[in-house]
Amino acid sequence: MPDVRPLAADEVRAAHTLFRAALHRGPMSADQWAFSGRSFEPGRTLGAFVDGRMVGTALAWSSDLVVPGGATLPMAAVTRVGVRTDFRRRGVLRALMREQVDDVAERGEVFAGLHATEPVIYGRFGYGVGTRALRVAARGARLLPSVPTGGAVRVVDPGFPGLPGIYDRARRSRVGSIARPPEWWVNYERAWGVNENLVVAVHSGDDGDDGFVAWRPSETADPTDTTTLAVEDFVAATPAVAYALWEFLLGIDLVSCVRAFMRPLDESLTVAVPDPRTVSIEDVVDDLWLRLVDVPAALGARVYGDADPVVVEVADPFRPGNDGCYRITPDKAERCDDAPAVSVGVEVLAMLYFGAWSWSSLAEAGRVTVDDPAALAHLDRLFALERPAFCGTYF
Ligand SMILES: CC(=O)SCCNC(=O)CCNC(=O)[C@H](O)C(C)(C)COP(=O)(O)OP(=O)(O)OC[C@H]1O[C@@H](n2cnc3c(N)ncnc32)[C@H](O)[C@@H]1OP(=O)(O)O
Repeated sequence: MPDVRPLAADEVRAAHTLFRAALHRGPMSADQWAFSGRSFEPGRTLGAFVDGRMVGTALAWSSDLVVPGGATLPMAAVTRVGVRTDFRRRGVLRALMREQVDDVAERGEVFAGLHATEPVIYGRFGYGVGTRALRVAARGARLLPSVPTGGAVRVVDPGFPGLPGIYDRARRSRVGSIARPPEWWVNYERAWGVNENLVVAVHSGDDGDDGFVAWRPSETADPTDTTTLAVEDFVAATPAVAYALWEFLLGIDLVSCVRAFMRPLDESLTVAVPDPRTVSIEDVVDDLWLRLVDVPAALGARVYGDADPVVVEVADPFRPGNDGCYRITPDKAERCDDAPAVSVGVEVLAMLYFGAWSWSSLAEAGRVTVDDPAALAHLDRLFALERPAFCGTYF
């Protein structure tokens, strides 16, 4: 078993190089590191050591998560997980996950969340797909004149200091969104500081700045070739702001395709254009992988729809303190000793928590064990959301 411990400040560069190598990337240059060295929250980068040598790493940032009903609960944003190629499949990741989830719980964080490189890895540690997103590509699209837009759009430096404030104001209305810690914003500072080709445009309306997009144009050898814009960050306080930003993107010259890799499920760009074939929904992708670290607190913090109460049994082999039965009613959710109507693993509960799937559909797929089939319709109503949850922050 490797030894796992938090890294000191002078060890995080080696950890970052290890992580990048796990993704087949070379080390950062000194210029890049001058920025990225500030993207580590003190005490939250773990290293796994075998015979004194670092062989794996994982970090977390202190964040929070908006749950149904609008409460905001602490969440650990987990990222930069990597194990040396020559130490794989020997339990290094498992040891890192063990240490990390225990630390998250000790800090009183109710959730952990991540974006997964490979979907098969994290279910065993209690993570499930909590929110989903659309991957959208627009080619030659223009908005219909009837689409509500308005306001003004201006291009700013990626280091524009107003971006975090715009994000914080915009995200409050969206269940599933997370706080972006200062360490996350270092990505923008680095893009600006080392002249990466990241372009940022800010929208302002009657109440000031209320949205922005950030994209990277594909480089073309011939300057007369058209370009693809890869939109990697898209923040809008309202649907009208989002459409105004789309209008701006679709009007940029010498562009053959605008591709946004994470948009909310309820954004309907396809019906906002005269020719729906100019907009492709290329994929429905997993967005936030969610881990209910403290199941009683997570279930107790969200609101529920109107339906009969149901008793749900939860199994959490990686964190058995969460095991047990929970009675879920329109008013509250709490532990109980009653017989369950359904049973789920905690990773499946994560898929249901934000209504990314319905209980009925996961039961049909064999992911929910059902003792009382009548309970499924009640659970579908209890967990349903008016608007799909969406994280929209890649980390
Ligand atoms: C949140 C993020 O940062 S996502 C980025 C994740 N990092 C990467 O993808 C970088 C490249 N990959 C790696 O560095 C490593 O392969 C890791 C981190 C994915 C896995 O590390 P390992 O130390 O090999 O994992 P470990 O040996 O602890 O395996 C734990 C379990 O996961 C399984 N597992 C691990 N990786 C994979 C995989 N890629 N595919 C399928 N199963 C896997 C193991 O078989 C094992 O299964 P078990 O529970 O049945 O025993």
